[in-house]
Amino acid sequence: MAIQISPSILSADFARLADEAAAVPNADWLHVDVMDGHFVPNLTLGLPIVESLLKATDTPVDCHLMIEDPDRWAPAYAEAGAGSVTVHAKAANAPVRTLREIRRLGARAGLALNPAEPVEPYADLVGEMDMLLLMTVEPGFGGQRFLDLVLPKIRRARAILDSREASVWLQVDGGVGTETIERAAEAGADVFVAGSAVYGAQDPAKAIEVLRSQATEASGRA
Ligand SMILES: O=C(CO)[C@H](O)[C@H](O)COP(=O)(O)O
Ligand SMILES: [Fe+2]
Repeated sequence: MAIQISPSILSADFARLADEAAAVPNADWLHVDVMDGHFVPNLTLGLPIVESLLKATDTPVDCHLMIEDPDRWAPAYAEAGAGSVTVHAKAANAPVRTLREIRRLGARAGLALNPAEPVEPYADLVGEMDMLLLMTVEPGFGGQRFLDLVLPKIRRARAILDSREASVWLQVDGGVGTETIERAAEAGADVFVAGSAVYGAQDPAKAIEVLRSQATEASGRA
C-alpha cells in the first residue's frame, strides 16, 4: 500500500484552521485529535469544530477519538462526514458494534491501542476494522518522544494483518518525524500521523514530502 501522511492539527493554530488545512494540500488526511479531559488528561475540540473543518477543506478528515464512551459519540463523527473514525479499544464497551456502526455510516473504522496494550487480543477483530492505530506515545499531548518499545508490536501487527490478508491500514501516531519515521515504516506501518514535525516546520507541505519519501524508501527496504 502507498505510504500516507496524516498531519495532526493538534500542532496547528486552532484560530486559523481553514488556513492550516490549506497549508498541507499534499496531505492524504487531516488528523483531528478529539480529547475529552477524561480518557486523556487534555481537552481539545469536539464535533462542532470537526463539522466546521469538514466544510472548510476537501482533504479527508481522520478523527482520533481519545474520549470515554466512544460507543456513544463515534457514530456522530461518521455521520458528520469524517472519512475515518478511530476509537480506543480500552475505552469502547462494545468495539465490534461501534466499528460496525462507523462503517454503516460511511466512514472507515479504526481501532487504537496504547503503547502498553498488546495487539494479539484484537487479532480476531481484524475483519471489523479498516485501520489499526498503534500509539507510539501515551495519548494526550503532541510533541512527545517516539517510543521505540512499540516497534516490535508494529512488526507483530504487520504479521497478523499480512497473515489474514486483510487490507487494514496500520497507522502510527506520536513522535513521528524525520528521526523516527524510517524505523516505523521498516517495522510495517503505512499511515503516519505527524503533528509537530509538520506544523512546527517552516514549510508544512515540504515537511510532508520529506516524510513521505523517507517512509516510502524505508518500507521498500523492509
Ligand atoms: O494523538 C496524538 C496525541 O495523543 C497526536 O496525534 C500526536 O501526538 C501528534 O503529535 P506529534 O506528532 O507532535 O507527536
Ligand atoms: Fe492522534
